[in-house]
Amino acid sequence: MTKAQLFDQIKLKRSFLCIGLDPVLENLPEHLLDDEDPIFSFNKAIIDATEDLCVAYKPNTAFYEMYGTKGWNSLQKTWSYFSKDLFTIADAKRGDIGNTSKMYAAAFFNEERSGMGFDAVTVAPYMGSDSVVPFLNHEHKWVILLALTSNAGSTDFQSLHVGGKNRLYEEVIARSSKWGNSEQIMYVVGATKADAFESLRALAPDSFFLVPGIGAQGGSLAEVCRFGLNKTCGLLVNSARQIIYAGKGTDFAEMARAEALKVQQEMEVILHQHDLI
Ligand SMILES: O=C(O)c1cc(=O)[nH]c(=O)n1[C@@H]1O[C@H](COP(=O)(O)O)[C@@H](O)[C@H]1O
Repeated sequence: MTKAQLFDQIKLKRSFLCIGLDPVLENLPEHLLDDEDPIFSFNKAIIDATEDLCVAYKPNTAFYEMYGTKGWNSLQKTWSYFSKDLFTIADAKRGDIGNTSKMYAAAFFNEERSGMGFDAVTVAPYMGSDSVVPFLNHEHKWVILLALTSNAGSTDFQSLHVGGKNRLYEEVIARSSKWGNSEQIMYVVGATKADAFESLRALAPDSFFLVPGIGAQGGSLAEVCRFGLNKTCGLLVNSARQIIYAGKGTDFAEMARAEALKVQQEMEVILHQHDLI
């Protein structure tokens, strides 16, 4: 999906919500556990109930890999179930020497090889340009580089000053913008780091930011949007647990919808206020 197509979807759905599909068997509604593939049944119900309210889904591969081949199969079925107008993100946080990154890129982008053709994959940038470039060699596919993550430990390395006046997360943006453009690279910026959005937006005025950390992690949508929005919206704001585990009974999908609707409605107001719709 191109940036223009993504912005069109945002305007159409009046939403820049990304729903995290991070299912754990222990947290699923009991009545699904006897299904042949409970994780896929759960994802399918969540997608059916919410796909008109969000523009993206982000399965985190850890939640599938932990179940071995069965989990990988659930992930593949989930990807196949996404309709083509959705922006799909494999949250795999990959990155290795170039030769190996090429294989990771094929695993998530090359439908013929792996059965999955996600639009984007999350990548850790710390092995440098040759670990990221292989992901950029796929037309209309995206790399989402970790810049400033939502967790407390992000201060251990990401906030350190490196060389001149830049912090490491600013340097990630400054350098990677030479490897590809804002049609290929997005950045992860945690919603819990609202103070950083002003300087990050100045560094990457045209880029999309993937923003996890509202909902269960406590970040504020309004705070993120204060400086985070740009002329093509520029934000995909992710929420997983708050939405997918809104209910545990047979009405779990309706409860998830109600929770997603609250976020979508808040987003619609914000998009209006910023003259984006
Ligand atoms: O790359 C990510 O998506 C990510 C980066 C980050 O800085 N913080 C973060 O929470 N995430 C992911 O975003 C999701 C957040 O889930 P909830 O906290 O349940 O909304 C999880 O899949 C995390 O792994």
